[in-house]
Amino acid sequence: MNSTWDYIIVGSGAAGIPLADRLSESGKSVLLLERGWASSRRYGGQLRPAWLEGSNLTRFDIPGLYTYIWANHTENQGILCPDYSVPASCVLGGGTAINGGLWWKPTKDDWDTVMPPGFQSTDLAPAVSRAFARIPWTDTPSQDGKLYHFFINGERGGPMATYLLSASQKKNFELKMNTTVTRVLRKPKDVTGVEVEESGPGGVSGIINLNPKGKVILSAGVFGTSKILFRSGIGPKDQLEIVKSAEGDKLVDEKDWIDLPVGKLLDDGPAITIAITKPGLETYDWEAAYNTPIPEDAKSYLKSRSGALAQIEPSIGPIFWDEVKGEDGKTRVVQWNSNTVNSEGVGSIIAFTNNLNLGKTARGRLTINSSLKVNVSIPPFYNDEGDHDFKAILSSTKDLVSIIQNISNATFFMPPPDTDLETYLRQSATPSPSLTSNHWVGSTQMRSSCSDPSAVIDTTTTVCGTSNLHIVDAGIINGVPAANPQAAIVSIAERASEIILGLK
Ligand SMILES: Cc1cc2nc3c(=O)[nH]c(=O)nc-3n(C[C@H](O)[C@H](O)[C@H](O)COP(=O)(O)OP(=O)(O)OC[C@H]3O[C@@H](n4cnc5c(N)ncnc54)[C@H](O)[C@@H]3O)c2cc1C
Repeated sequence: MNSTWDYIIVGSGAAGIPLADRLSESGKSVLLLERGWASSRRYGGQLRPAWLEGSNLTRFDIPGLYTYIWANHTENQGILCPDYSVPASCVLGGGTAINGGLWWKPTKDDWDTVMPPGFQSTDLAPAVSRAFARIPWTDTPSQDGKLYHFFINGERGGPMATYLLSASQKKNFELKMNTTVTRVLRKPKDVTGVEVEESGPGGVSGIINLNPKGKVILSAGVFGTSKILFRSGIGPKDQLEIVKSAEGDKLVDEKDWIDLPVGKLLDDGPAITIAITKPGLETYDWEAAYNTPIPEDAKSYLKSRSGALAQIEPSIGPIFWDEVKGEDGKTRVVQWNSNTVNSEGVGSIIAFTNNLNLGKTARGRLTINSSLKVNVSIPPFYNDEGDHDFKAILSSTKDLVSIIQNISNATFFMPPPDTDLETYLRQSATPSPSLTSNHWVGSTQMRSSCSDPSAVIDTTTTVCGTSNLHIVDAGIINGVPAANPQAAIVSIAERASEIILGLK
């Protein structure tokens, strides 16, 4: 690529797309780089089952095909990032191309308990309003008016269907897919551009430069941004030494390393499931729906975006929250999601899965290995002093069990009848990355000042020790919000765009 840019944004996910659109409104030139290929048909996406041939849809566009991402099929491997040890999407749209679409307005406490001044609820309020004006919410997406959720008009919405459409109409904006940023180029505190590698057809390799006073903004997600930072000589010394052993002189000279606690306060909400069986339960076969949907469902979807496939997950049931006050004085928010699913050898079950969210105290760590794979080396689950996180889950689960016991003909399947609840939960709470709810945050924490040893960025979103390198993605949210985080991430991108545009 020959051009130079005012803003280079790395990663087209929940944060990168809204940010690109907002920054391009300034008239300055904006390049959005994405390592993956097109997901939605709107941007040239191709991946879809045979029954969608002849339509203007890919698998990503149809809410009801979402759950297929959990199935162990080869095409999912081309969607999920191969160099992370936990699931994340590496196609256009990032997590927003494949996620469950749950879209909740962040609570006041989401900001006020974890974020510094400048990113508190009053500071964020206009940004949240703008996010919800661009991506409104509905509980009737199906065009037949029946109650399903979450996308308006029965097709996957979110940043790709809104912010990216308007960005794409601007002459000063360019999107380059199949282009992986390996590192930022810096001397040593001023970033001059990025080094890129072609990762698919139409991608580019080489160096892309910034204009004078330009900025690089990393929006590559918790794992992607951390990896780029490590490869740019920014992070804990032990991680940079691993990269040095893998990449030798490609890494900046040790005297220019910037020692920051990248990945050291990783957070996510752990998930544990209890489940019941009940005569007469029926499960929607979402896996079969991918290749061989129920003919009436496929017909009504293709004809009028109606019916089960208009809903993000045909089997999803009530979602509810519980607040538990701990002996340490902290309130922990437990989110419960229910689903009717098919359990092999048992048949249909109703699964109730908890996510321990806002207020939890356990934290973990992400690290890189010599193959440059990013791992969750310390899962941020149930490792807190005083065991308060576990006690909150135990208390909330006991309450739910006492309610479920009133359901006639219901039999507990998890925990099994011969295991008491506390023993079951204790066994399930053994820290492991597999407890993830895929709501990773907190790898690149924001603090009021870079003099704080936990700071990776300050409240201008600038990486400490640099003049023009920024981070705007889930990693800068200091702790898991009360609910699924994508609306908080879009809102934080809205807020960051105001701040970045105000910088010289
Ligand atoms: C299966 C699943 C279901 C989920 N369901 C929900 C839900 O229902 N509701 C909700 O609120 N949240 C949900 N989430 C979480 C949500 O999607 C994420 O929190 C959110 O997408 C994170 O936003 P982000 O901008 O930080 O990163 P991402 O959305 O992950 O975007 C990062 C982007 O950067 C790109 N990238 C990475 N490295 C590079 C590089 N080196 N060069 C160029 N590009 C790069 C990636 O390909 C990706 O497109 C779900 C997540 C998963 C995995």
